[in-house]
Amino acid sequence: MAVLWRLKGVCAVNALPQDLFKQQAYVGGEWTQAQDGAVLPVCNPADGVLLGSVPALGAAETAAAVASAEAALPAWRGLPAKVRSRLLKRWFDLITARQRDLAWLLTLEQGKPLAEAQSEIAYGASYIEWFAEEAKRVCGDTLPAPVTGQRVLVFKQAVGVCAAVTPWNFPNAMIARKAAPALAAGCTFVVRPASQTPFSALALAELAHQAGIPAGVFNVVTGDADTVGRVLTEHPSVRKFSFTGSTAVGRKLMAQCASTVKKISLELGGNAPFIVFDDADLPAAVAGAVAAKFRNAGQTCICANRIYVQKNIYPAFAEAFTRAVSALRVGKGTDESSHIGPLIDGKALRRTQDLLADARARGGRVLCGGTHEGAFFAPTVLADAHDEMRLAHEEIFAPLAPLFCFDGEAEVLRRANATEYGLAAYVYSRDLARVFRVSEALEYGMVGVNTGVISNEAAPFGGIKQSGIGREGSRYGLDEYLEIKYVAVDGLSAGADAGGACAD
Ligand SMILES: NC(=O)C1=CN([C@@H]2O[C@H](COP(=O)(O)OP(=O)(O)OC[C@H]3O[C@@H](n4cnc5c(N)ncnc54)[C@H](OP(=O)(O)O)[C@@H]3O)[C@@H](O)[C@H]2O)C=CC1
Ligand SMILES: O=C(O)[C@H](O)CS(=O)(=O)O
Repeated sequence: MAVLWRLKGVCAVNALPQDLFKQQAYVGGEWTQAQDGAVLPVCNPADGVLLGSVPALGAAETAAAVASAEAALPAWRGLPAKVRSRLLKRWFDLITARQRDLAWLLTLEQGKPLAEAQSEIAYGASYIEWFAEEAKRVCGDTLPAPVTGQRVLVFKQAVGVCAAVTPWNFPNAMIARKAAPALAAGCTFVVRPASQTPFSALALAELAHQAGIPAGVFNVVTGDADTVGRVLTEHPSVRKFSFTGSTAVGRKLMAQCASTVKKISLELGGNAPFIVFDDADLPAAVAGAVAAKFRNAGQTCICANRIYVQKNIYPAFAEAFTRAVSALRVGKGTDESSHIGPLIDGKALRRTQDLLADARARGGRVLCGGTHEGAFFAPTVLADAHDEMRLAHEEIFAPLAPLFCFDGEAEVLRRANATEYGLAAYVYSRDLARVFRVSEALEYGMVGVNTGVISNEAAPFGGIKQSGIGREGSRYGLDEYLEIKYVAVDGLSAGADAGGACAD
């Protein structure tokens, strides 16, 4: 049976250059199996076909990966920043050169349309390029000492061994967004990718290897989430832990990190309000809502989760938005004409169906979609949504767009902020004073004004409240992987005792 599995897997990915399709973990610069030979299957979410498998590493093997990162740390952080920068730039160049192959692999394991997968590869690579440049700009400080003859020096140094657990929805970019600043700062890195999408991470490891990034600096471990996760969150040598995923799991991992007081970054769930005022450019708002809602089939934490439309433009918006959504084509990601791929698994499909059923039972009206074929959920617009529905409070993570109606600014702000999440929000208005009032009043880490696309490497990506801690990308993203060291120097006054210096 296992042989058959592998045969089918090879058939499904035989279009790939085999140097990028890796079915082993990457630890200490070596490709490795689990000691007991255990493997985890990986399937294509579009049709359930087995693509291949990856090792199910255990706790001891995960600890060995941490040990590899620890052994590589002194030499890596001791390199001149310019050398680390060059190695990251070479990694960026190799990823960019293999963008199509990496996108094909990503689409096979995650399902998103090839065009989106290619964008994700470029998006992930943009973080590596950005932090290749930032590596050379880690600067300290000299501060005025309060006492004569003293100096206050501030050094910024690499945190040390870093670990990460990443999600299935951006299997390339979420790793690049963490590994790039870590390596730029002089840290070494161990990542556990989602069990459903490990191949993109392993392909990144292959290209890191080809770029000449030394053994032990970048490691990819695969295996049971809890087993591997416990080592990465509780191992005393890991000084920094970064996670992207659900708030529920983020809380658990944050608690596990407490035992060794790790520095943590968490990028968690969202419940983004998308607010359209009656003075907005309506066609632009419709296009922005489509972009913010249906990217990755709605499976991103910054997707528009609640679309609030001011009362007097609600019918016109609903009509135009439904027309645009109805034009979205659903299909396999490998079909270049597809706009919407499959949901990641059956659990996600059932959850989406439950959210829609609840909304319809509470008076919601389906304007288009509402059906599914296998894992493919049709892009759906639901009118007459209201705050008592489950989908007003839960992260939908599917191509389901509920339209809420509102009267005035104060009301919509109160409703938009009535959530434990605080990741992204969007507002469409051409009234400059209103744009500033609303942006400043929204309790979110990121606000898109007259745009539905806010992700880029130059921006500090992250949330507040229960959407996370810390920022990724931008110059702020590097600080997550640096420690500040204060050095007090005394005895510098002219003629001060030189501390035992020999007389002339
Ligand atoms: N903020 C974001 O970007 C994301 C938010 N989500 C939200 O989370 C919901 C559930 O999606 P899901 O993929 O299940 O998200 P999870 O948070 O469950 O998974 C994210 C990552 O965490 C891992 N993980 C899960 N449990 C543990 C654990 N106990 N210890 C260590 N690692 C663990 C997963 O591994 P494994 O794959 O093996 O389960 C995966 O790699 C989505 O519907 C969405 O609402 C999901 C993904 C991204
Ligand atoms: O745009 C992004 O970076 C994605 O939204 C990332 S995630 O937060 O959804 O994983």
